[in-house]
Amino acid sequence: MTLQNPELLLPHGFDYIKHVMSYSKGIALYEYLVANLNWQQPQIQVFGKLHRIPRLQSFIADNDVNYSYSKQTLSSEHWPSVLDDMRMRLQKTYGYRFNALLVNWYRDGNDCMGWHSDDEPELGINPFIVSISLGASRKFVIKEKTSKTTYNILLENGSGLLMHSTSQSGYQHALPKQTRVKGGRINLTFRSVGQ
Ligand SMILES: O=C(O)CCC(=O)C(=O)O
Ligand SMILES: [Fe+2]
Repeated sequence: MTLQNPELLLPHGFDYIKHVMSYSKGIALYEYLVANLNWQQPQIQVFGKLHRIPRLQSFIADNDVNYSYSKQTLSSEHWPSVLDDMRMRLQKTYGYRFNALLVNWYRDGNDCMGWHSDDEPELGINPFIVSISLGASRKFVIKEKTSKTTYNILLENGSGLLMHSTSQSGYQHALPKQTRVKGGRINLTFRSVGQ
């Protein structure tokens, strides 16, 4: 299936930007982050059993941020300069302050993220989240909570997805398994916690 013109298919609160950086910068940044971040694989409890999440994560934040992501607390890392520079550029562009960054590394198409909304109370009402994709293209699925209508979009290397207004209160999203995808992908979500 080819997914075309994702900009046209998204519900209110989701905006896709095909190029926030060049293709070659996206790939170079992917490689740099794979080699240089402190990757963790936290355990979560599902029906009373502990499981390692199906991807790796790194959580980067200002010193005063304390954000429990899905009830598991990741250790908090300092901002590498390349990501701090990106945060400054995004803050200028969108007029919004970000003090935390959750990084997910999907090593191949077997790694995934289940249905959720980023609606933790620390994020406030109608949070503004900027999501940057690096590496392999992956399908991202959005589901309206009441009608269950779903929207598929392809998140490509070097792209941005803005999530704002009712994108969390009215919808869930997921990154499904795509076992045929052999390449890795990193997703950066710039967030504002407790401000
Ligand atoms: O990998 C993605 O594109 C989604 C990540 C996500 O939903 C999250 O970090 O909350
Ligand atoms: Fe999310």
